[in-house]
Amino acid sequence: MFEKSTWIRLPRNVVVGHGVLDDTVAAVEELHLAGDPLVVTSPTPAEVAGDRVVEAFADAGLDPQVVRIEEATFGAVEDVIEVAADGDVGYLVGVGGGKVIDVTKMAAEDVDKGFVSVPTAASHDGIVSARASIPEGDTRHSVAAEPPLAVVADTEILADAPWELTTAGCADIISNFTAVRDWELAHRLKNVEYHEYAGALSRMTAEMLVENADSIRPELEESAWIVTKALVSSGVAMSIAGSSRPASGAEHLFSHQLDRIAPNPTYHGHQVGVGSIMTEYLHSGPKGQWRDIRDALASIDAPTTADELGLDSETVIEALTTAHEIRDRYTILGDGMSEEAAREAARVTGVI
Ligand SMILES: NC(=O)C1=CN([C@@H]2O[C@H](COP(=O)(O)OP(=O)(O)OC[C@H]3O[C@@H](n4cnc5c(N)ncnc54)[C@H](OP(=O)(O)O)[C@@H]3O)[C@@H](O)[C@H]2O)C=CC1
Ligand SMILES: O=C(CO)COP(=O)(O)O
Ligand SMILES: [Zn+2]
Repeated sequence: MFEKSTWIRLPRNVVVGHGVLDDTVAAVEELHLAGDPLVVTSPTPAEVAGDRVVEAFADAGLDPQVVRIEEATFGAVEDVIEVAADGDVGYLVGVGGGKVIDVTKMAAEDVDKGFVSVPTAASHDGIVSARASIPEGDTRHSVAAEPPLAVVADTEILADAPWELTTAGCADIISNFTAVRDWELAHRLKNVEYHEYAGALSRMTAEMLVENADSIRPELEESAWIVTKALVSSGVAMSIAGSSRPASGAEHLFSHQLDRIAPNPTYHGHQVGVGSIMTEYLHSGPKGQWRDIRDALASIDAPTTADELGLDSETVIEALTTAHEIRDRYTILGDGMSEEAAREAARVTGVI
């Protein structure tokens, strides 16, 4: 008997464009949720968007509660849960960067209430996904969380955010090329379940971003539009797959390892981008497409070397040789690279 089943949890309303922050209340009302909103935000996002969202809910006759967080920690998640558990709170609205979005979706999952994502930075595809990533000590927990019922992405605000946040979002998308390669490899070698549609969508998203790279420029609102659409599409691919596989392979393991061992880890997207150059080299060899990945990253101002990430060579080698230990996810790193091979990959690709 055929007993397979699958759940694909997608946002119902995705509102992207100039000034759409003012449509937040309408986008939420259309979901027919009961109760009052709990708006979670952090200092800068509150100034650029959070306070306006709170005001708009109050003007609509609701009684919004507000929690401001400083960091993405389990303590911050607990603080949000405490308020979110209140019977009057019907749903949670995260207004901020990845930090706020992750904390809000984790709290929403815990109290079993709806989550609305209002990103103020197009910095990675977590703004649409059902996963959260919370650092703890020298490790990082990537956990299942509540996917957004609605996403409201105001390109006017996103284009005004620091340019590095946008280039980090672009690099996170470009890394889909190697993530899908790793997924296909794991399917062939380890019989890991592969979803053709999610894989194709993820790859196409990266292709479209690269094709539009000329229009991705600082202070150009169209850039925020292109990147946000790609982040939504990548998030949808993850929802279809029911895992982050379409958007997270060995290049992500490398970045997660840097978050643990680097003295000053930098933006997630920038780290995975550099990782992607090297893992593409491992997949396709010295004459392969790693130059295309490097050039695509360079064309949107994203880092392509250890130096530009603020890393020394030895940290890169340590991250490459130990990244396979991060989680049980088969990738081109297999059961680990030798130090010599890691040095060669990083050297040939110009990362070190
Ligand atoms: N769920 C997932 O799949 C993933 C989650 N992550 C997580 O996401 C977080 C990183 O996300 P990221 O967005 O880079 O970081 P943050 O949310 O920390 O935002 C980066 C900085 O930008 C500020 N900021 C946000 N929006 C604006 C704006 N519009 N204008 C000016 N400044 C702004 C923030 O201010 P302030 O300090 O006031 O908030 C913060 O100082 C980490 O916690 C990481 O673990 C990373 C990758 C994937
Ligand atoms: O960053 C992600 C996808 O771009 C999520 O990946 P992880 O599952 O590795 O945290
Ligand atoms: Zn990522």
